[in-house]
Amino acid sequence: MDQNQPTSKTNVPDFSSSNLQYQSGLGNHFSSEAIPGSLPHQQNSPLICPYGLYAEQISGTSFTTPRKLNQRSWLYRIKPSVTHEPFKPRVPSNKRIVSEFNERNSCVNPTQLRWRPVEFPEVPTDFVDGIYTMCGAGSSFLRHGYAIHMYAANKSMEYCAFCNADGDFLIVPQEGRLWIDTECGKLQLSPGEIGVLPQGFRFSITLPDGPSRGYIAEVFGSHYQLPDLGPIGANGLAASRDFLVPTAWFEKELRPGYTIVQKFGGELFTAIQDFSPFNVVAWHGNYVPYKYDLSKFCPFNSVLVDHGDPSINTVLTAPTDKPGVALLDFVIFPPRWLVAEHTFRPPYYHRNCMSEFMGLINGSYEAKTDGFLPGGASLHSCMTPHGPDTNTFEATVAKGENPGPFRITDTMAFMFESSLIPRVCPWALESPYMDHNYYQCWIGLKSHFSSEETNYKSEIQIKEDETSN
Ligand SMILES: O=C(O)Cc1cc(O)ccc1O
Ligand SMILES: [Fe+2]
Repeated sequence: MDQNQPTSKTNVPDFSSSNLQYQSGLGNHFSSEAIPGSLPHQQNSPLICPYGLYAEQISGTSFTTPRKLNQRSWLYRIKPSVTHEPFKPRVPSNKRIVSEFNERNSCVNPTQLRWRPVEFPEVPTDFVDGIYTMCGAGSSFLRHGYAIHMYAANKSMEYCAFCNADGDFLIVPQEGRLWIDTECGKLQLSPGEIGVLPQGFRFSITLPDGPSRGYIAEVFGSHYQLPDLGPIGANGLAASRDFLVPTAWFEKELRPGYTIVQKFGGELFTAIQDFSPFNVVAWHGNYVPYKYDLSKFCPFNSVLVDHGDPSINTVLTAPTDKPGVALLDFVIFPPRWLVAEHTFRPPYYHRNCMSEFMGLINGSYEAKTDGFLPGGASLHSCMTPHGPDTNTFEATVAKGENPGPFRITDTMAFMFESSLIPRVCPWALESPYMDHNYYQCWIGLKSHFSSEETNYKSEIQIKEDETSN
């Protein structure tokens, strides 16, 4: 079980996977040491570090970023990261990863798109090879944009760590746990939790359950943070203390032939070294990997009339420089009570200047009775109309004006929402999992218009009116 630890606690390394300790908080300055006394306390870069460790800084923002946004950590390691052979293009590469979206590698498509869940690979495939980009915008080189990936894998990474030089990964596992070794320590992610692996951190993923599948929102040139709460006040939605950060853990053994796979401009490079990159004995700072259990989210909702905008369910946001305009919002649709009176309670029909990529972790989604399945995905781009399917509309209206409080249970859908318009990768458009009949889910929406009677009445209401007259 996760145990929240005070941020300054010293931890004796615990190598068993089932008894991990975490520190709690988001945006804190953390510190952790796997051997008591291994963290320098008076300064960051002593001439000789305790235990003969090397000091190394990892910067997630420019040195001169304003203090409240500045992110960096100091790692005290057995050998510095630089101790490796030159990077070489990885063979085989993963040609389905994109980090710069243009007319040569991706398409524009305003159609409502939906994909069925993919099957797990038949050949051994680790997390790195299992990633495939669905869509995205902008460029990792220009430090502005995002990529939405999905992954399907069945094999643990062995003697191999991944390092994403392009952006931050927000990973949403849908099936199968991910045990992630990071330079700050171990993180265990289960479906229902999310993990953030910031740009530049090395990590290696073990799949304790075998086949694993999920979603990734990668942001270039921005970092995830908690949304402002505005009039909600000081509490609600995702709480800082529910974010969990690893505690220091290290491997000191020689590991000849250890491979670092570096994603740089969407291309993969490898470098060989003779030790594990997880050789950090102590560290401190505010640039860290972390995880969050979505069941801890404290949702707010409409308590009288109308359906609130989904921004009310924002877990994390990666901002642009424009106030209130997200590079990428991570929004969830968790179990909650619906109580609004004489209100169409499912999501309204709409067109949005923001683009919406959706996934489903478990259960079903309130706007779709079928076709949107756990592990599947949909994309409604800028100004593409969408909303509840015909069955949802008819079933909702049939319930009448005030169906009473209703609890949506056993579900977790989510949305990656961006102000940048995505281009879609060719393999996503040509995928055998593409639902070419998606549009059909709305085709059955009938006109209920009558110039005499302005209010639509369900069959049930019509019968009730007839009996009362
Ligand atoms: O399109 C969707 O299903 C996502 C969504 C949900 C909601 O409750 C309101 C608006 C919205 O875009
Ligand atoms: Fe929407």
